[in-house]
Amino acid sequence: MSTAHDPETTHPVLEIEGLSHSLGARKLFDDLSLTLRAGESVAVTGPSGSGKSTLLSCVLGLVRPTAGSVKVKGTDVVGLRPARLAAVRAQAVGMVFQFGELLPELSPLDNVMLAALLARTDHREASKRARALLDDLGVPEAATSDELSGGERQRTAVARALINEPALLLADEPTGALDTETRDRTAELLFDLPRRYACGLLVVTHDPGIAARADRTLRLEAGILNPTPSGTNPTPSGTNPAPSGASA
Ligand SMILES: Nc1ncnc2c1ncn2[C@@H]1O[C@H](COP(=O)(O)OP(=O)(O)OP(=O)(O)O)[C@@H](O)[C@H]1O
Repeated sequence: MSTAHDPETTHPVLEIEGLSHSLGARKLFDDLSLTLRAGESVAVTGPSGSGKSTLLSCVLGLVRPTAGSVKVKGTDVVGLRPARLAAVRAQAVGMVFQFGELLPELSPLDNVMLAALLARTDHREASKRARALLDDLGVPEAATSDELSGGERQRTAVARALINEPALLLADEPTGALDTETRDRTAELLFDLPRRYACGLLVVTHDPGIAARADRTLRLEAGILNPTPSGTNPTPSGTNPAPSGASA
């Protein structure tokens, strides 16, 4: 039976091939590969400083790797000119950060609409989509996003990331600033998104409980991305030996 992320039936939204990156003499990435398909979620764990956030920056085209390609919906973002890169990001990528990173003086609706307006969606359509998403994700109306709880703010950030209907959703420690109960509710929402919105989800997290909710978990350590065996929660000190250049 085919599933939402059956390789036979879904297309890759992210293809990382032969990614290497050095910081001075230190090899941060050593020939990494990763494919993520629409409808699929992947969590990346790993020790502090192993390069998880830098990996997301490579996907966003903010860091240019030493070698390799990073295709977002088929377009290699490595070395793309700034205007084209901005267009690919606006059309194909949504991003959720640890602290939501909303504009506190704007309402949740305006925060979400803004992302659509920046992607040149007309005002009426942006407003309609923002209201529908905020409704769908259970965010109450508020005059400013400052008035929202931590979980509501993070759900607003998720709505903002989804408003341009991205093929690829990136999340960097999306639950790191939340209390346990809100963390669990946010994680539930997050890992349901690939199915609900047919996007691929790549989550960077230190939290084994969050990572375990993903379809696949990978561990980035010493420049190498290793699969975490299914059914095993990643542990902060766990090791999964694999050859350099392992594909994930
Ligand atoms: N702009 C930069 N210039 C030089 N080195 C950097 C820069 N940004 C990050 N680094 C270094 O790159 C390495 C990887 O950093 P990164 O933030 O990607 O790790 P991480 O795995 O996300 O860490 P954490 O889990 O602590 O957030 C670190 O050693 C960091 O000091």
